Amino acid sequence: MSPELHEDGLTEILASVVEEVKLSIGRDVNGADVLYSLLNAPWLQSLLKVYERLQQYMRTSPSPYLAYATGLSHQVGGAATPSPEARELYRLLRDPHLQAFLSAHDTVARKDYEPMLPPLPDSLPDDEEAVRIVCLVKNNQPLGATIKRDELTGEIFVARVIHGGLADRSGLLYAGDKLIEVNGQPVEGMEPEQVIEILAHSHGTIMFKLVPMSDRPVNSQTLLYVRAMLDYNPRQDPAIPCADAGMAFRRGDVLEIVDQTDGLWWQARKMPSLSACAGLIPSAELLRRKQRELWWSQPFQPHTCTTTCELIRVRPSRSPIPASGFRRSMRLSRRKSHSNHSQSCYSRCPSSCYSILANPYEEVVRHRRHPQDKPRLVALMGPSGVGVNELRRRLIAMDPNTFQGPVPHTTRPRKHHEEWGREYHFIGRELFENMVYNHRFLEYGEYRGHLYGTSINAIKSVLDSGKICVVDIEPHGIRVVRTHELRAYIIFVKPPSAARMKLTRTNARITAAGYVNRPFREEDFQEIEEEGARMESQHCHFFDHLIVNDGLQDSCVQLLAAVKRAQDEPQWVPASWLRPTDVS
Ligand SMILES: Nc1ncnc2c1ncn2[C@@H]1O[C@H](COP(=O)(O)OP(=O)(O)OP(=O)(O)O)[C@@H](O)[C@H]1O
Repeated sequence: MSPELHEDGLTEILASVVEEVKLSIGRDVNGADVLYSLLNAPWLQSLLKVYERLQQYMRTSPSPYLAYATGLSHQVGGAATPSPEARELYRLLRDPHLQAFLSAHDTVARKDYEPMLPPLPDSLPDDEEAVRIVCLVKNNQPLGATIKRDELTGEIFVARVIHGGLADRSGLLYAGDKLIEVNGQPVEGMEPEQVIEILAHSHGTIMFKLVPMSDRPVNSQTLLYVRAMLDYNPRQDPAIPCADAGMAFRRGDVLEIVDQTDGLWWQARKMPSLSACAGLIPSAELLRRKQRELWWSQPFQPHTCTTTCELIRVRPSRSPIPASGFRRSMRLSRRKSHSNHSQSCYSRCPSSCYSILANPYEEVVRHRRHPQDKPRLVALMGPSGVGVNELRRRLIAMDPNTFQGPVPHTTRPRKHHEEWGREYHFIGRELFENMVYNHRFLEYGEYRGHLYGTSINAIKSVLDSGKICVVDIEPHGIRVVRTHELRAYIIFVKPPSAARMKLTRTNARITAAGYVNRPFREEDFQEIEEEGARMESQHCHFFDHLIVNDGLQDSCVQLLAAVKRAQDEPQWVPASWLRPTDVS
């Protein structure tokens, strides 16, 4: 940027850029929120104002009129018989503002900018610790630092400085600094709570006398983004060093980890974040430790500060429901199909809680699919009866050149009008079972003595053809589709309230494999609502998008928009998907 170009109005240009970036946040443009908070930072605004003033100054290149203007004011006062005008002038010149102004003029004229320091006393011992006085002006914000006590010496230290908080932005307080006094009160020997009490009751300026730590660590942290796999509430965590500095988060939240210096307590911000100040969260290692403690303290007791999922009740199946079967659409009934993963490893609470605590944060990156990349798989999930299949069917019917479902495999004999690979891939039972054994099915089931299944290869071949493959999945299918290979965009189809369903599902029917074909009953709506809430509470951290299937038309519009966004706009995806060595 050349100085001549923006010497005037740089702040105005910045203001219009900030406005533009703000609009980009609304459009969910990658990095817009980070840029917005940077451009909006008061320090940057102030720096630009200083820059503008300097530019103006350089243009006019003023030179001081006098080297010592203050002396002139003294001369006026020294006149022997001052006239009334001289007296008035003297009174004006003695005004503190004018005195300060003249003094500033003289400082500039003499280019005497260095502060005057008192000489060091001769009798200073060699091992004297350098003491620093730090004054911070406290506004409504917390100080943004925690303290700790050395139990052996009773000395009080700054334990950590919260990223982006008041202390951090001052650049004057560091983790490891030893506090000697706070507002004139010696703190050595005090309990940390007593020091916090002094700080809490301080208003305006807080003065710290401290011994700076000798070796300040160089902050070379790289930012890390993670998706939380559990809920966390610092208010319910007795282990947190300072609950006020803690940050609550929910499963599925994307967190920016700004500081991992402490192996147990990280500092993080929630994305998209406009707030500059970070909060404390337990590190992955700390959560794993909690998991080990839980493991040893069987029976399983959910920890109150971190919650993963509720215990699952085995739902009594709707009657009459076939042992396995197919809808008229010839897809596997979601009520009775199997998955290629053992159900117990994913949906029985203790084991899945443990596995979540073993990997409490999933590393994610913001990624936009390259137009030449294969499309992302779209996986719809929702409680049975909510309308997942209806939405999927309508989406494909809307644009069959863009959307397609995978062709299922079956062991039943081909009918005369059927073509291999069009209605089904017709294969022998042995091969089918071999594919089951090798986990090649997203789901499979048996109907009237024949096996049917949706294979991963069938999904891949739709994606390879450049079409967007649309499937519906059960919770146990999440693991199968959330891979480097399929990169599924998971949409949760949430039921509206039972009362709304009763109004909107007057013509809807429950159908399954010819066994069931009847209108919905009151208890069905209740069951769908409950099942939806249960699914959401257990798996929400894997949902990329959520649609409440109230009005069918509106849901279709939302679905189309979400699918388009999934393909064209940047999304948070697991970092492992983009690592070339990681093949899942
Ligand atoms: N928003 C809606 N408004 C009215 N009717 C709907 C709506 N969504 C779906 N339906 C109807 O509800 C019935 C059940 O839908 P669908 O078969 O898609 O359920 P599903 O979620 O796939 O359940 P399952 O897997 O058990 O078959 C169908 O008759 C469908 O037309």
